[in-house]
Amino acid sequence: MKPQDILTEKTSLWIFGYGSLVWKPDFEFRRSKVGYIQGYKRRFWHGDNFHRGNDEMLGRVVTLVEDDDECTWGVAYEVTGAQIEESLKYLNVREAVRGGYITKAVEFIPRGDGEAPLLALVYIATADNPIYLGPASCEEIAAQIAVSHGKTGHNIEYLLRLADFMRACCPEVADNHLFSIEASALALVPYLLASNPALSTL
Ligand SMILES: N[C@@H](CCC(=O)N[C@@H](CS)C(=O)NCC(=O)O)C(=O)O
Repeated sequence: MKPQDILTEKTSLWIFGYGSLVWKPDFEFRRSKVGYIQGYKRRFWHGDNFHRGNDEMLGRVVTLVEDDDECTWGVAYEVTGAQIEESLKYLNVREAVRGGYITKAVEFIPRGDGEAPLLALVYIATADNPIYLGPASCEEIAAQIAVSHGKTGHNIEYLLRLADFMRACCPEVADNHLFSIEASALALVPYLLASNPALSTL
């Protein structure tokens, strides 16, 4: 018997997304829930030399940093049966091989009264990762995002889609780190367009 033979429709796995996975899971799932995990804060402290940057100009993408006083909102996706192997194979390439993320198990708390917490898999880039960038001011992070792009697109798209998700799906959450970076990056766009009109086609 192969491992995947035990994966019936009753077998289920939850995968928690808090960055590009909230707006672009790109794998099949049975259902999804908006909610949060406790003990972590989301920070644009991870480098990206593939999707939103390159080896000469690393992009900045999000990871999770342990902090007992914080929580991070996102989306948990339930995959069942054959979706489990398919999603993990896909995410291993997108997140681990190309993104430098490792996997951890966390407790996901769905939004909504009476919803039971769920054990979920999450992809985290830790400080020992070779392209981990660590802390910087929101202005510095915004400036790096404003000029970075990679094989999947411009880094500013990554930032704006995450901010749009939080406004649309978690309007009650004040993510100052995310929205300060967004405001700083948007303030730079006119200068970027003036110096490089081709950016207007983004
Ligand atoms: N692991 C986080 C972050 C995922 C993430 O943003 N990973 C990057 C890899 S560096 C990615 O998939 N980027 C795809 C894109 O930029 O469209 C999540 O759960 O959403």
